[in-house]
Amino acid sequence: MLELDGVRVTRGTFGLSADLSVPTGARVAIIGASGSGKSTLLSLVAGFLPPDQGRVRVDGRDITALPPGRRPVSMLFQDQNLFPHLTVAQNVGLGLRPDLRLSEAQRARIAQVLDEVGLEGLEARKPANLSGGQQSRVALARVLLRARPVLLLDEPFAALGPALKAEMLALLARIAEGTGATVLMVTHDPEDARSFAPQTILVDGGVAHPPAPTGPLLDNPPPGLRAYLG
Ligand SMILES: Nc1ncnc2c1ncn2[C@@H]1O[C@H](COP(=O)(O)OP(=O)(O)OP(=O)(O)O)[C@@H](O)[C@H]1O
Repeated sequence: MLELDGVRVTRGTFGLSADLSVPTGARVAIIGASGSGKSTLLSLVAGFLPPDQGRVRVDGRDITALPPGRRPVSMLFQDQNLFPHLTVAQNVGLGLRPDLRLSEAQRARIAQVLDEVGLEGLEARKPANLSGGQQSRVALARVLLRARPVLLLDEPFAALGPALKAEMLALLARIAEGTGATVLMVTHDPEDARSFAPQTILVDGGVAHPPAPTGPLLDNPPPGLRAYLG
């Protein structure tokens, strides 16, 4: 269970509060207007932003004071955080050891994970020589390898076309199922939320609301969300 217990954070004149919990293994979309605080919510969980008050817990463990690198959390951004000077295998290997001093067993595991995401034979390529979809697969391979309990995604596939995006969401769902990870995904596309996430957190009016069933929320949105969805 991921818990945000009486959390409150301010950024300049903006304030966000969150009092909610997400069951282990759930897939949850985060939806809300631009500037409503979706990325802020992820930053609170990832540890990039300390709350002014409240606690963040994962499976009962208080992680509020832990720095990002020591949290049981992986985060995937839209730019996929790939390093251009490193190969595909090295970019994935960073998920295991930031200094890339990898054992034979770790190298074998990387090859296996690259296979699982459909990147076999591309281990030595640099990101610039990959398609957008292949770059997304590299980022997902790293996440798969790290197998952290909580996975945060900030509009991860926004730059991809609809077919490719659907494929990546299916791959992500498969990875999440395999690792048992709890997934929180910010998206601007209600269809992504419908297809990927049974539950959705609405961020509106300075509040991150508890997860609610995605279909009914989008079918009958409250006024703020209705205006945003158009
Ligand atoms: N470093 C900062 N300093 C001050 N205010 C900030 C900072 N970063 C973000 N904000 C403000 O916090 C609010 C929430 O921003 P946030 O990025 O979480 O929104 P968002 O819902 O993710 O938006 P978008 O959909 O446009 O990415 C915004 O009003 C923004 O102006």
